[in-house]
Amino acid sequence: MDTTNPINANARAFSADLDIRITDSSLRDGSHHKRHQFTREDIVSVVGALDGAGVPVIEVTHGDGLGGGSFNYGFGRTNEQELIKAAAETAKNAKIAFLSLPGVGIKDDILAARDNGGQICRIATHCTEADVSIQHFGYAREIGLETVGFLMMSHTQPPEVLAKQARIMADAGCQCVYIVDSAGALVMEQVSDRVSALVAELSGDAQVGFHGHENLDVGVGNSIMAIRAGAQQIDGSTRRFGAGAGNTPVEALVGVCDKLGITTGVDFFKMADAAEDVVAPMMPSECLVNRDAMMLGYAGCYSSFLKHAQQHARRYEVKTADILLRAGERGLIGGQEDQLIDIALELQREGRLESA
Ligand SMILES: C[C@H](O)CC(=O)C(=O)O
Ligand SMILES: [Mn+2]
Repeated sequence: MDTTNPINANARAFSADLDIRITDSSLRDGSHHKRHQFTREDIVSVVGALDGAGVPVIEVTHGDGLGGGSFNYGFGRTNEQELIKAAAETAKNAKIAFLSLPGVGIKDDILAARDNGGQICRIATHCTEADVSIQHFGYAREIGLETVGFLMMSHTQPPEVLAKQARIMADAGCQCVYIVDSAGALVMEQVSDRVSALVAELSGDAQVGFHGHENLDVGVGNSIMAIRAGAQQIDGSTRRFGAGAGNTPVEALVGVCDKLGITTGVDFFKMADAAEDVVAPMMPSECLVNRDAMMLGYAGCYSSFLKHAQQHARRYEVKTADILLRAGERGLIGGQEDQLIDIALELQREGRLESA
């Protein structure tokens, strides 16, 4: 990256030779799209391809993090610790990351993930609840893990509020705090303003990252805005394999970074092959910017609500888009999946039916 260019002025090098570090979340965020049905074989083939393309970090967990398999979120097909172990055994160079939500994943899950080869512990909280992550960061660092913090649903708060929350995470031992656009609701300067606020607040105490969703089709553009504002870690998913319309497509992001002179260490051509030949065939369907997914972004609704809303819409014969819009209006956040059923019943009572 040309740091003499004013547009990159805030950027700091991630390491001696790379400008940013990419984390591929296909095997964690993609779990939502696959209704948590990953097999060991899926993990081995995807990790093999991504590791071969030079992706430095690959995240593997139930979509809702360690311990996410439940009636509320949906049960996983394969024990997630087995998936983490398979990933760690397959990767030659990539580090394996795992996600944990305080109150869902517990200490023992984090320890087991480390013992199974996980090296990066990502702790996710709603963006006003960073205080619930303090013990988790302390514990993760104590047992030798690298740490990342997720401020989920970051579109709901202004930059200064997010910066204070990021400070709580950094002081607790978090080494990189992410602006997480869980709803794919942020566009352009809304991303860079938030990233800049965190960069200013953390000023070297921790890095800043960005996790985008494609619901409004601007994942790559938003990620570049984040990088130009100083983000050093960027998430994406191969072939967008993630919740809602999916995540920032890693293969396209790498291509755009190549053209902008932003070094990622990832091979664009190998990523294009991995996306086409390995990841696409194992996806239940392509992640599309369709009506339902756009509602998520437009209404600011949590992307992982999509599959739940589709299921309830079928059952109660109402429209998925109506459920998502109302969930966005109500400001529902992760963990409140059960309220989508209430909304579906409410729409049914109001006669707002699919057929109407
Ligand atoms: C648990 C969520 O799926 C985390 C995430 O990827 C997001 O909020 O976005
Ligand atoms: Mn996500």
